[in-house]
Amino acid sequence: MALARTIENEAPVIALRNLTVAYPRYGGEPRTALAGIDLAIDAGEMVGLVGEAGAGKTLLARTIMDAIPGDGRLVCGEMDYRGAPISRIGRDDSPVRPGRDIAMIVSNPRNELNPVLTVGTQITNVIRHHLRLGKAEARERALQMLRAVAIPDPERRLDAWPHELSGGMAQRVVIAIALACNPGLVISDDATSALDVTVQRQVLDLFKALVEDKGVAALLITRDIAVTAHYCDRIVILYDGEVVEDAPRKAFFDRPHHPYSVLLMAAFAHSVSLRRQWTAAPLKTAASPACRFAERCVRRQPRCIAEAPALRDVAPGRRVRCHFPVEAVA
Ligand SMILES: Nc1ncnc2c1ncn2[C@@H]1O[C@H](COP(=O)(O)OP(=O)(O)OP(=O)(O)O)[C@@H](O)[C@H]1O
Repeated sequence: MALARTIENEAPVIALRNLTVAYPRYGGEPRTALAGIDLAIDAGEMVGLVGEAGAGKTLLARTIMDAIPGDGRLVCGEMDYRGAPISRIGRDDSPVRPGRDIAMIVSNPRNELNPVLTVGTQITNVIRHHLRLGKAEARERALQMLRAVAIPDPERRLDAWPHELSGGMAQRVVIAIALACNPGLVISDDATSALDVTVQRQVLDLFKALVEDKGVAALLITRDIAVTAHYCDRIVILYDGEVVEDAPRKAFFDRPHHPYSVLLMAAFAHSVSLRRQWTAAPLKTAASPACRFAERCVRRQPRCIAEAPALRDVAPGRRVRCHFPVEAVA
């Protein structure tokens, strides 16, 4: 459990505190797209970040990488890498480099690979740039990485071109590049969603094994809660830019506490009746409710309209942002 382990011994690989990002709005107040995100991930821990489209998953990943898209602005927040505060990663004075210490894998591997460079050149370029190795050493390391991601005939693949690879193979190469410099944190942003189910499973199995083997902290971003049920140690649910629940996997799937988590589980279980039971009638009020989920919440009460709930501890290693968390789902 991330928080408990952190207190007992070493610092988490990454710790975010109160990370808040806003976008300007024409003629109005800026829109807070990420609101006070607190999140810590330990070495060897895989955290699943789940939320619907527009919840802020990619924005969170890009904020960690110091690459906020568009005219978004980091309003406040702090970030520690292995216990040391870092203002922004990737700046000249920062000891933390994107691509070396924090790597990201995205869903379209072919877009990540340069079509006019061989696989070997692309991996060795990254290794030589970040680890300052010589040509022969870098090539040897590239070969090791292709072996690690279980690419058949790795010597030959070093000289292959990206267009010669299948989607699954290309994703393995991208994972090899991401892990080549021993990063502390790897973020997978919906990285396997474009692959067919069997290949997706193989790539996720491999990713999980590498995370455990190398003791890397991993953030697995997905809209598919089923994926996190198989692969993640902890589940974090994001709704409209806020963490609404953060729980160890088993505790979460045994009993989700936030009403939105229950809705996600209903979708996961393909349960029409559960879904209907947890879908709210429209809220008849002109004012925006203080709780961001209140409009869709079947459990809302006047307090939810008046007072924003804080993310609070409800059990060791378990937090929920709700005035009236769910005790048990019928
Ligand atoms: N370039 C941008 N310009 C303006 N607003 C943006 C921009 N990028 C993100 N946002 C804001 O951040 C919110 C979250 O977007 P984000 O892409 O992180 O969602 P997501 O959870 O990753 O969704 P998806 O699963 O569809 O990728 C958006 O609803 C939008 O308000």
